[in-house]
Amino acid sequence: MKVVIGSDHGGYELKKIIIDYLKAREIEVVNLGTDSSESVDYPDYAEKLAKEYLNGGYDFGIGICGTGIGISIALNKFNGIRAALLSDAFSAKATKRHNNANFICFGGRTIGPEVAKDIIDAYMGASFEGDRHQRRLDKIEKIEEENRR
Ligand SMILES: O=C(CO)[C@H](O)[C@H](O)COP(=O)(O)O
Repeated sequence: MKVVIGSDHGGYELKKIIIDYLKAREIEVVNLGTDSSESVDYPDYAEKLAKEYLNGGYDFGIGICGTGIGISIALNKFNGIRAALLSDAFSAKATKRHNNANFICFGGRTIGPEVAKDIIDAYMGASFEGDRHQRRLDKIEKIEEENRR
């Protein structure tokens, strides 16, 4: 399994913990920064993450900022990215089963590391259910295609 991860300064501390957690589970992790608590702009990291993920070879991505809101908004601007901002395990399972989310996002200032680990486990343990959910994802793709600028 291979995961791409990135954050702004607000997500940096949580990101370090998540990277260690994933590596301990023998998951390959590619970290696109930021690598300090110095102030940076989350859209820059969302852009790096989305482009790297869309190049292929990753199972999913993780984006983190202070609240997780900005980085998820920015990730969702990219066609083909379905980023879910998560704060509970139920939603983590549901977003894999129903939305086939390919990015999960966290707020480094809003959730603790143990909750984030539970969320990652729940997401990774779930599978996309297809069927009516695929029909809905196809409609999202149609919206993307019809609104390309
Ligand atoms: O959560 C975020 C975006 O949704 C950012 O991490 C947050 O806005 C950064 O704030 P500051 O520059 O004051 O540290």
